[in-house]
Amino acid sequence: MINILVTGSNGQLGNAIKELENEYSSYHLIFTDKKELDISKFDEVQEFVLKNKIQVIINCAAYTNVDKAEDELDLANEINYLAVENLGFVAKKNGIKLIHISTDYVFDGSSEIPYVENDKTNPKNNYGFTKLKGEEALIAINPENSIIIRTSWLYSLYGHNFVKTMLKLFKEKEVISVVSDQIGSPTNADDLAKVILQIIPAIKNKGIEIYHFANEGKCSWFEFAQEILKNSDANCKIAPISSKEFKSKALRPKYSLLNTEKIKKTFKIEILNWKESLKRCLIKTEEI
Ligand SMILES: NC(=O)C1=CN([C@@H]2O[C@H](COP(=O)(O)OP(=O)(O)OC[C@H]3O[C@@H](n4cnc5c(N)ncnc54)[C@H](OP(=O)(O)O)[C@@H]3O)[C@@H](O)[C@H]2O)C=CC1
Ligand SMILES: Cc1cn([C@H]2C[C@H](O)[C@@H](COP(=O)(O)OP(=O)(O)O[C@H]3O[C@@H](C)C(=O)[C@@H](O)[C@H]3O)O2)c(=O)[nH]c1=O
Repeated sequence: MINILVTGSNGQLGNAIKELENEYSSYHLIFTDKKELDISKFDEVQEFVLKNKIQVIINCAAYTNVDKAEDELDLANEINYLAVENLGFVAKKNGIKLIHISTDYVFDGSSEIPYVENDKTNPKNNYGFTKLKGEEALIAINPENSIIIRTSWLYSLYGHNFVKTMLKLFKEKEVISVVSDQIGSPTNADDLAKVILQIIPAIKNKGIEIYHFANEGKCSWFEFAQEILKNSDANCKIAPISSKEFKSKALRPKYSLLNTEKIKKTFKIEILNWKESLKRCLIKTEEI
């Protein structure tokens, strides 16, 4: 049995991992959210991992409200940076394999080709800035057998995400406007959860490594919204607009496609196209 701690488990990714629990009989998954284990409390995390003989930590805990982070930098920093640093120290001290999740928003979007892992980072908003600080802290601590997986545009049936927002707006409005000049790749949290659980035994590196994971293909948020609409029975109209026309607190990268070759080659995995994976998620909505 491998004892695996999943932090922030009431969020999208944590719930997607919960759904797969029964497929991994050799894993003893222990799910905690802030109430059970606040990752910003070093002593509590240290005590928890010793008591439960934790061998792997999957850190799904994060501050993910991109616009709010513009006004709540301290809080975002505490969760996305200082608490992640804590986890890094705990992992290093106890020889624990740490799997940490980061974001495409660490990039500024000025590239025209998919970002590789060692491309220059330059976040455009506080959320991306705090996530980058978390990455940098882990790289400095350098716990063995640990990885950072950057992903993008995560969605699921749980928590807050673009797919759920669109399905809600389709019901409430006749016309909605969605930005068409930001390009990326939507990622189904189920696919990321599957890959994380699948690769755990194969993670063997001297220090920490960064990997990119997103569903295959690319689109704008507008095209993403169109595809969600196509797979629903709503009649809403979607109008393309520019980022300048959409008023929001935080700036977002214009281009944040992630090159996923490294994770595919290292762990010999295949990744579904985003349209196919979106269909699978939306079919689940109908089953509920
Ligand atoms: N959502 C997205 O589009 C993307 C997400 N990511 C990254 O993927 C990871 C998973 O994201 P996602 O599942 O969407 O995140 P969610 O926001 O859905 O879930 C995060 C969870 O962490 C909990 N949490 C917050 N603070 C703490 C704390 N101090 N201790 C323990 N738990 C805490 C939250 O609780 P509460 O809600 O009560 O605060 C929430 O349940 C994150 O690292 C995120 O940055 C990367 C790219 C895209
Ligand atoms: C709701 C809405 C959003 N938009 C735009 C705003 C923004 O540019 C884009 C996406 O908006 P959202 O606020 O849903 O997504 P956002 O919070 O920016 O999503 C990000 O979350 C963090 C956690 C990540 O790590 C990123 O990878 C990314 O998924 O769509 C519209 O154009 N029309 C709309 O009606």
